[in-house]
Amino acid sequence: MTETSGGTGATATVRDAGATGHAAVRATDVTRRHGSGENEVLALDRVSISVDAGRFTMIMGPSGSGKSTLMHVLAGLDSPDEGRVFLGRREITGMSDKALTRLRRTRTGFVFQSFNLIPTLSVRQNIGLPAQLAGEKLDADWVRTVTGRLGIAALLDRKPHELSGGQQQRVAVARALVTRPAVVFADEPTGNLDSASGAEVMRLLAAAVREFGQTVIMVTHDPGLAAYADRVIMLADGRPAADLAAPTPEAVADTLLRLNPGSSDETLPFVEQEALAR
Ligand SMILES: Nc1ncnc2c1ncn2[C@@H]1O[C@H](COP(=O)(O)OP(=O)(O)OP(=O)(O)O)[C@@H](O)[C@H]1O
Repeated sequence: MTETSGGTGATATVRDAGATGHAAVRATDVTRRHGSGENEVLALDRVSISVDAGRFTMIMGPSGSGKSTLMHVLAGLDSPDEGRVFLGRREITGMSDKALTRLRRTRTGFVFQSFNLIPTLSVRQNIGLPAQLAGEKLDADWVRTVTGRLGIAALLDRKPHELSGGQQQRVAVARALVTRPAVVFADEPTGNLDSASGAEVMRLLAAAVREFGQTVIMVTHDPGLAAYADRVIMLADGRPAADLAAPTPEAVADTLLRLNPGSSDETLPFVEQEALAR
């Protein structure tokens, strides 16, 4: 991993995202269709949303409501058919692939359900990879702060297969944070973890928001995780259907049931006791 010391320092917040109140990501009138002809699906139907910097925002909704499509469009991994997307003040719609790839590597971080670590690289190398690919140097003090806070400082020379699932996901969170991205996108980050490891990863993502001023946008099915969020945007049929501030698991579960009345308790994810107790 390439690092420099004496940069902006370990106490610095993330780039452009330390202050709350301004939009970290914005979408206006975004439409996205998948497939064609009679198989065409309107995954996003003129969606306009704005996500504040320095907040933990979750995207929820029934299966097929457009959550993944929205996250991919906001993160610049997919392009809308119509509408505009802004990352901070920069419009990403219409950007060249090259410019978009560079922007993604430096301005966004990703945490996936399946960790997505490179098996042949050490933890240290995995954490440094996005910066290395972007030709950027990491701030050594900041890397020490992040790896210490995530409890992986002693694991830096291990390979991913020498770690538990929870440890691997903490490495993925570190990889997402060390470039000080404007936004971290997390797609079902606890989906492959047992509930204790999942709760630990959620606490660390929430700490990244509260302690580092990070902006996190997360897709999840699990209403029990809502208590970690400042806001839940609920989608139904490709449109925002509810917007909950300071959400509780009960309010989210009620809203999901209202939007998806056919679902039974069996199809609703397990509500974690710990999140309920918070
Ligand atoms: N590549 C694709 N080709 C065709 N249809 C697609 C494609 N990707 C998604 N869709 C459809 O678009 C709609 C929205 O899908 P999306 O994956 O965004 O929903 P989701 O809310 O994330 O679903 P889930 O909770 O089941 O993961 C669904 O009807 C889905 O079947």
